[in-house]
Amino acid sequence: MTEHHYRMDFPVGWEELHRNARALAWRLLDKGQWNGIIAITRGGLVPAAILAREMDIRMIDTICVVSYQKSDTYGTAAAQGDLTVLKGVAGDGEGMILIDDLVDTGKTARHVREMLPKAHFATLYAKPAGKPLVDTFITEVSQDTWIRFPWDMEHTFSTPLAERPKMLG
Ligand SMILES: O=P(O)(O)OC[C@H]1O[C@H](OP(=O)(O)OP(=O)(O)O)[C@H](O)[C@@H]1O
Ligand SMILES: O=c1[nH]c(=O)c2nc[nH]c2[nH]1
Ligand SMILES: [Mg+2]
Repeated sequence: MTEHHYRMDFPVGWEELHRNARALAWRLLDKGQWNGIIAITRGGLVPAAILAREMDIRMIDTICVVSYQKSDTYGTAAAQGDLTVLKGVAGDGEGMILIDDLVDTGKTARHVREMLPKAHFATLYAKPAGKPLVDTFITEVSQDTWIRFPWDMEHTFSTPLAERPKMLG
């Protein structure tokens, strides 16, 4: 188990996510022809759907993995367990876009890159530790930032910034 310490919150809304995913689609279209998309579950599924629509790709597969345990009250991962692959993909990934929502420590990226060494690994967000493992990403955030994706959030009371360090520990 690896312990993580996150000091900052980076909430991302649906519109911002959509804009970033479309920016990624532009970048990938510029890089050539693709045979399909492989989404890393679960975070890669939404970006995969947006890429597929923008890039006119119908061939979509998944690598199904379990890694983080979200164990504290605020949904921030306190620990990352061993990575378990529930379902892989045949082949070496040639001509395929391997997509995830973000790369953090790089543990997931390292694992899936070993499984599909020829795939083009793309994410919307990257933290410095994982950045070298990504072929194309859109936005970098600092290592001590926790990104909050729209599918993990709902409209609720917003705690003033000055009080948040107590919450994040
Ligand atoms: O670079 P790493 O430190 O490995 O972290 C990145 C991974 O963590 C998150 O997935 P998570 O395990 O939370 O599962 P989920 O996609 O099912 O929400 C994210 O979607 C990446 O897949
Ligand atoms: O929702 C998430 N936000 C993050 O910053 C992160 N890092 C690893 N796994 C993550 N999941
Ligand atoms: Mg994930």
